Amino acid sequence: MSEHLAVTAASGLRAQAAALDAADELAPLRKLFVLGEGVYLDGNSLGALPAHVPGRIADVVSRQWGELRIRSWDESGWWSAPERIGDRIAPLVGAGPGQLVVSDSTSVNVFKAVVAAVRLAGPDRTDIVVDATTFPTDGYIAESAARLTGRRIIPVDPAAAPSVLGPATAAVLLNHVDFRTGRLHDLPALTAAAHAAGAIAVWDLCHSAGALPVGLDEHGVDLAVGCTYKYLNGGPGAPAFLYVANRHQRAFDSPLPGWNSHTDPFAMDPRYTAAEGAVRGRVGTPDILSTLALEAALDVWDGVSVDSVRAKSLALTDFFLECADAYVEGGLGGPDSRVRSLTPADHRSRGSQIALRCAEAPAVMAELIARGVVGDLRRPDVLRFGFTPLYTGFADAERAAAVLADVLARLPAA
Ligand SMILES: Cc1ncc(COP(=O)(O)O)c(C=O)c1O
Ligand SMILES: Nc1c(O)cccc1C(=O)C[C@H](N)C(=O)O
Repeated sequence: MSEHLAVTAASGLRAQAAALDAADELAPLRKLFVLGEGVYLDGNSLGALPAHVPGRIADVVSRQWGELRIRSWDESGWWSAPERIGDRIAPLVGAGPGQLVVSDSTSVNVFKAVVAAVRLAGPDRTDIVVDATTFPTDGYIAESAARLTGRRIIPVDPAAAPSVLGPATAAVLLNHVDFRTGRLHDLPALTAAAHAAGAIAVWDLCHSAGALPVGLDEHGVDLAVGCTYKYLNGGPGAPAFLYVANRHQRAFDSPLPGWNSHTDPFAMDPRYTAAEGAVRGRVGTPDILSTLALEAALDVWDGVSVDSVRAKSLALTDFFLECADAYVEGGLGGPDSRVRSLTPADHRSRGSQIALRCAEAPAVMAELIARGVVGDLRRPDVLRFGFTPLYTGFADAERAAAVLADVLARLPAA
C-alpha cells in the first residue's frame, strides 16, 4: 500500500474507533479500573484492578482482622464467603443459586471435579476423555486422577470428542475456550454428546467466565471449574470456582473432604459427614484476603449483562482483526503475511482473545510490551491479545494494531 493510502486508512480506522467508543454502552465502566497509560490486552491472564478494591481490602485487614479478629469469621461473613461469592458468580455463568463455591485454585478444582465425575459415573466406566489441546494443568491433573482411580486417559481434540465417546466413558474434561488459539468449543453440543454416552461432562471455564454466556444450567453441564483472576478481575491467585449441578450434589463425593465441607465443622467429629449443597466442594480454611478481594471486584458487574459483554467482545476482536489486516504489511492472510490469526473468524467459535502466529513472536511481544501494548507470548510463536470488554475500548484495539504493524515493519523477518 502507498504511504498516502496507508495514512488515509489509518485515519479512517481511528475515526471509526472513536465512533465505536462513543456509542459503547460499556465504555463508562473503564473508569472503574486502574489502567494507566498504554494498552492492556492481557486480561485473559490477569484482569486489571478495580479501583475500589484496595480500600475494601484495607478495611478487611485493619478493621475485620485488626480489630474484630476471630469474631470476623461470623460477624464479617468470612466463614460463608465461599458460597456467598459463588452465588455472585453464578449468574455470570448461567447457574442458579447454591451450585457454585469459590475455593482453592482451578488446578485443585479440576482434581475434585474429575475424581468426583469418575465416582458419579460408576465402576464400569474406564475412560476419561481429555481435551488434547488443554491448558497443561488440566491434563496433568486428569492423568494423576486417572492413575489414582484406575482409569485411562483418552486424549482428543474437543471437536472430535463425540467420536470417542461410548459406554466406557466415565467423564469428559474439556476447555470452553482454548487458551492458546482462542477457539470457543460448542459446549451445548459436546455436553449433549457426553450425556448421550452416559458420561459426566466437566468444563474448564477459565477463558469464558466473565467473557461470554456459558449457560451451565441451560445446557445441563454436570461439573465445571473456572478462574476468577482473568475476566472476573479477582486479583492474582484469586480463588477459583467449582460448579456442581443441583442434581449431582447429593452424590458428589469429593476426593478432598476437608473439615470445611463437613456438615458440622465445629463438631470436630472424627467421622466425616459431607455437608449438603455447594459447600461440599470446600476443603480447608478459605484464603480470606484473596476471597474478599474477589468479592469486592465483582461489584463492577452490578447492572452489566454478559450478553452486552459478549457483543462488545466480538466487535472488539473483529475491529482489531480489521485494523491489523489493514496496517500490517501483507495483511493477516495474504501470501506474504508475517502474522496469521489462529482464532476462528466465525463468531460461534471465537472466545475473547485474538492469537496471531508469528515466527518472530518472542521479539515482537517484547517490543510491543516495551511500547506499552501488553499482550502475552505463548511460546514458541503465538502472540496473544485478550480483550476485556469492561475496560478495553476500540481505540485500544486500533492502537495495538498500529503498534504491532510498526514493530513488524522495523523487525527483520526471521
Ligand atoms: C484453561 C485454564 N485452566 C487452568 C488454569 C490454571 O489454573 P490455576 O493455576 O489457577 O490453578 C489456567 C490458567 O492459568 C487456564 O487457562
Ligand atoms: N495463572 C497465571 C499465573 O499465575 C502467571 C502467569 C500467567 C497465568 C495464567 O493465567 C496463564 C493463563 N491461564 C493462560 O491462558 O496462559
